[in-house]
Amino acid sequence: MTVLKTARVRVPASTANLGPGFDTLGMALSLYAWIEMKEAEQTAFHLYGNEMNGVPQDKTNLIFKVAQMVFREAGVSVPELDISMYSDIPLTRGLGSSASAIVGALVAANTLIGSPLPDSKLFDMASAIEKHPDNVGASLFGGIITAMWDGENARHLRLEPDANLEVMVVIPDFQLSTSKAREVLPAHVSLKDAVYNISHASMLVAALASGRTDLIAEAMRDQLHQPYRAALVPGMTEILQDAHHYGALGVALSGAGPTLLALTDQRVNRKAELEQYLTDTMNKEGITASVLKLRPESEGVKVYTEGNTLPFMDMIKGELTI
Ligand SMILES: Nc1ncnc2c1ncn2[C@@H]1O[C@H](COP(=O)(O)OP(=O)(O)O)[C@@H](O)[C@H]1O
Ligand SMILES: N[C@@H](CCOP(=O)(O)O)C(=O)O
Repeated sequence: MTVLKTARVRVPASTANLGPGFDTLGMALSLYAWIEMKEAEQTAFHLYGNEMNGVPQDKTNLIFKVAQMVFREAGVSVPELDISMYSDIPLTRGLGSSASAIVGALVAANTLIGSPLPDSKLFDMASAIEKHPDNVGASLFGGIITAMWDGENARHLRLEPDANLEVMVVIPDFQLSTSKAREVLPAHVSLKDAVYNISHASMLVAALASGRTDLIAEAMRDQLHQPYRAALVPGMTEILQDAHHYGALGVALSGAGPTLLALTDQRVNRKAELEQYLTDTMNKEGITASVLKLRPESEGVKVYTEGNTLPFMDMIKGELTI
């Protein structure tokens, strides 16, 4: 199998669950990480940007480990890699940094060896590594995805986000790992809560698919995970309850948190009011937080053609969104 000289990819951040679609719904966001991967004589890492602080620079790095899984699956040996990465996706905040690293590594490694593995296989592998298919599906396929995963095979359907849909996220200045935010969830839920979530998640998908933005606020409500996670995120209960009074179409914990996500309509000019409300509510709880105004990203992970010979960081500088 031919190994290409260089593989470069851009991978979007994602928000998982969208409220009631726990481990099921995901949406790609206009916030990105870039990865370059080359075969090398000795493994080396070049990590750029504040979001890469503390990320391991040896073979324990997630990108390196995931790339080796691709090579093993394809029956190829590429033991040493030169990996560059720049990311604007905050780590451990509920914006899918681990999913974007996994998807970026899978696609870059697969590209490097001539793309022997189909996207469906990469999605199965990504879901098995991340342990839920929602973020990885969104980063891989873009748009809004609804996903199923049986522990082995992952399936998805993709919805094109409404052209008027925008996203505002409020990112608290503390980290909350997904594993910690899963530990607080109960092992069993009542039939009443299960029915509540099935009805709301189904309504949300139908509302997003048919442009019924008037139904989003109610349909984004959840009983499966947000009530348990609220204690971990000061200000969350109030924001989930009241953000729609300040111009949000709907609001949810982004993934496992601590970021909160509000969907907005670009035709409604209340963004300054919503931003103020979100930061004020966090500040009132003693939490410093920053707001990003994003869009749903329609395109999933993007592979650059090999002919792109600009130095890695020069290529990225032309594309930065924040
Ligand atoms: N580019 C990366 N390289 C290596 N590890 C990463 C990278 N991005 C994320 N990770 C790992 O993923 C962890 C965050 O995952 P998680 O707790 O699921 O939060 P989230 O995915 O919401 O940001 C980080 O602490 C780090 O261990
Ligand atoms: N469905 C998962 C999503 C975790 O997303 P992350 O962006 O916080 O990693 C969950 O809710 O645990």
